[in-house]
Amino acid sequence: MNWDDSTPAPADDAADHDGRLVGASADGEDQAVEAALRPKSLAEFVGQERVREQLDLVLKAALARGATADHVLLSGAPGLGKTTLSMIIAAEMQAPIRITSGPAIQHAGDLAAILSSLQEGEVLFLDEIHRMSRPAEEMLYMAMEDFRVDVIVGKGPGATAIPLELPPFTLVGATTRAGLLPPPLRDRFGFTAHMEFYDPAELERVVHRSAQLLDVEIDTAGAAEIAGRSRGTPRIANRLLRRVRDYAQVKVDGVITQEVAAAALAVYEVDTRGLDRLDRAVLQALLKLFGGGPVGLSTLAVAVGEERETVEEVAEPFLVREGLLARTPRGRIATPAAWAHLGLVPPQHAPGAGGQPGLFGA
Ligand SMILES: Nc1ncnc2c1ncn2[C@@H]1O[C@H](COP(=O)(O)OP(=O)(O)OP(=O)(O)O)[C@@H](O)[C@H]1O
Repeated sequence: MNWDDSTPAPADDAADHDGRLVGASADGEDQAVEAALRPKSLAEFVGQERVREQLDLVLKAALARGATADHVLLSGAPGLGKTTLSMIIAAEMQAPIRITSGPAIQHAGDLAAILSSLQEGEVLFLDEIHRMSRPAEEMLYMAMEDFRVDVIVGKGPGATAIPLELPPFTLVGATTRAGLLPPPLRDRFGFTAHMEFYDPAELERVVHRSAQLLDVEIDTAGAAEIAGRSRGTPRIANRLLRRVRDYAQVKVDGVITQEVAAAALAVYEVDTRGLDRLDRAVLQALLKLFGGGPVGLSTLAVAVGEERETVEEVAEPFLVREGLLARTPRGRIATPAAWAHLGLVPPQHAPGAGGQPGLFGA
């Protein structure tokens, strides 16, 4: 494996600020341990059944033909296994892999340098492909389709295009926002896979597998407790496992049971649904100060002492996904599930309680 040296690969998803135990982007510690925890084959990769089955066919067929696999586009939220899957594709094809990212490719020349140094059959993993510069993107169209690029030499009227043949390669593009890809780029992928959030049973398997690799003893209920708080995301499950392991080592005999996992995650303020302090502060303000809304975003942000963007981009996406908060034209409203989750009784006028909506629009 080979990281392109200019690869900053910053997380582009504002919804995932580093430093949050339940943030989905990789932090420094994640990067250090993730290599050891990555499944190495499709058979080892947990969940995403359909994607695995389809990819298995694509790769086996290419191997049988002795051909390079079709280009693959992986879309889905951070931490769901796109990088892992790209490495598995290379491993299954017995091909080397080169890893870079859209933001690292600012000029077409950067891309030409990478493409021209690929070996035949190599997998090129391009993370955050939607953040590539336009000239690089246009060069990629031709490279993907014809395994050829035109390198422009010189400037102005004297500029000449020198065609450069490329060895056949497999591009694996990853994006958190498939909708942002221009159709000509999307159309050049032979196989597109959308990765879904994992269900708790799948995350439980991820936790068990990682615990084994980290040499941590955990029982079924302990793994289920961590899985349930991991927001559908293997990266978060692995991170919570590491924090629970610390607690188990310091406070008990090192063995993770349900009680140990629950006590550890209470210390880290990650609740039974995976909400952290910020998420709960937003919900609490919405329920206790504004009777469940509707309340305007700015008002809600002031009430929790956070920036508008923090509430909107960091806390809300997961609350909306969990069905605890809804964004309406009149403002934010809490759902009945939000009242139930915080153990509060909705007043008669609260949204979902059957009465009139509240008065906190704006
Ligand atoms: N299906 C899976 N089975 C087991 N572990 C997984 C699976 N998917 C992801 N993981 C683990 O989760 C961690 C994050 O995965 P990965 O880096 O592949 O996510 P990603 O989608 O590429 O994230 P990003 O978008 O931030 O680059 C890895 O350590 C990997 O071990």
